[in-house]
Amino acid sequence: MSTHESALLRHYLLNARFEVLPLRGVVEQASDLPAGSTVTVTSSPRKGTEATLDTAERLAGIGMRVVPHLAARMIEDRRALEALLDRTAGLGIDEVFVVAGDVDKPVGEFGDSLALLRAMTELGLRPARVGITGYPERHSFISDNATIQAMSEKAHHADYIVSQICYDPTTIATWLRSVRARGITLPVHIGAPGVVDAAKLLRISLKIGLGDSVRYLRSQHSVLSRLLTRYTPEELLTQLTPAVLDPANRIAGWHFFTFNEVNRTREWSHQLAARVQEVPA
Ligand SMILES: NC(=O)C1=CN([C@@H]2O[C@H](COP(=O)(O)OP(=O)(O)OC[C@H]3O[C@@H](n4cnc5c(N)ncnc54)[C@H](O)[C@@H]3O)[C@@H](O)[C@H]2O)C=CC1
Ligand SMILES: Nc1nc(=O)c2c([nH]1)NC[C@@H]1CN(c3ccc(C(=O)N[C@@H](CCC(=O)O)C(=O)O)cc3)CN21
Repeated sequence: MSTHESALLRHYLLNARFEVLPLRGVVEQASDLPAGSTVTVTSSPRKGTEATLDTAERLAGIGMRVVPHLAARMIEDRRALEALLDRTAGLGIDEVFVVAGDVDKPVGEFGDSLALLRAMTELGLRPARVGITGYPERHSFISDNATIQAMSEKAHHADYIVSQICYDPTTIATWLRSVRARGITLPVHIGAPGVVDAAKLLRISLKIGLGDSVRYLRSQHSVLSRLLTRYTPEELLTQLTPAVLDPANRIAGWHFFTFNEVNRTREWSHQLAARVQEVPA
């Protein structure tokens, strides 16, 4: 590995995005992150968009660069969207991540991410930076055709992609190549779980309908599963190194789904960065 490559890997580890849920204790968890770290806040179908923005406000208050998730299907109409974007801008937040939203039926006029993206632009309230989803594996109930079609339409309105959790590095690397082959040039933040309680991660993975790679995770850890209490993404990251370093893939960095285990994830990623430094060129 060249000096430049190891410097890039360290940069990605030290500048990763940390995704959190709008739950109690999250601000304390995030308080040890370096000032200016990017923290993204999910949209909870149970708590609503206001909970996301309340958490975003508190995280901005401790110096984080905050990215709220806006879930299209949970937002009633343009007026509600306008109010949300006004509040975001008022907090000094200039970036949002747009998702469809895990609700069976849209509450109002926005059925998917594309509809919300278009409305933001039409209202003249589009934040400076906007992120969208990407699916290395098939979504549990949305077809590959639909997510691929959606990506090419949404790409015109977006600045970057964050990939959904996938435990198989080969699947992620293949997906990156196919995204580029389709002519999509947006930078990709590769989504990976943080250092998270393994049982919790498995439960969540099944709940959000992840694909075949969950089996990969299970088989890989089957022997050790009774001993292991924490998942760490180290093996996944290591195996992804060639794909991450391939300029054709236009990787922007890591996005860690922390499920609010921010401290452990930060400690681990900073330690890993220090170890990358030790590898001679
Ligand atoms: N990949 C990720 O990191 C994240 C994924 N999600 C969830 O993934 C799902 C898809 O979100 P996006 O990728 O933003 O999709 P999208 O809004 O870009 O839609 C992709 C395609 O799926 C259809 N679709 C969207 N939601 C649907 C639903 N609930 N039922 C049936 N068809 C639906 C759309 O009409 C479109 O054809 C949502 O449930 C979203 O909340 C949420 C947060 C993060
Ligand atoms: N379909 C989907 N929806 C998402 O919200 C989502 C993804 N995929 N993939 C990437 C991450 C993972 N996210 C998740 C996953 C699970 C919970 C969850 O289980 N939430 C619980 C509360 C958690 C708790 O109490 O600890 C809930 O009931 O809402 C939340 C966000 C957000 N993102």
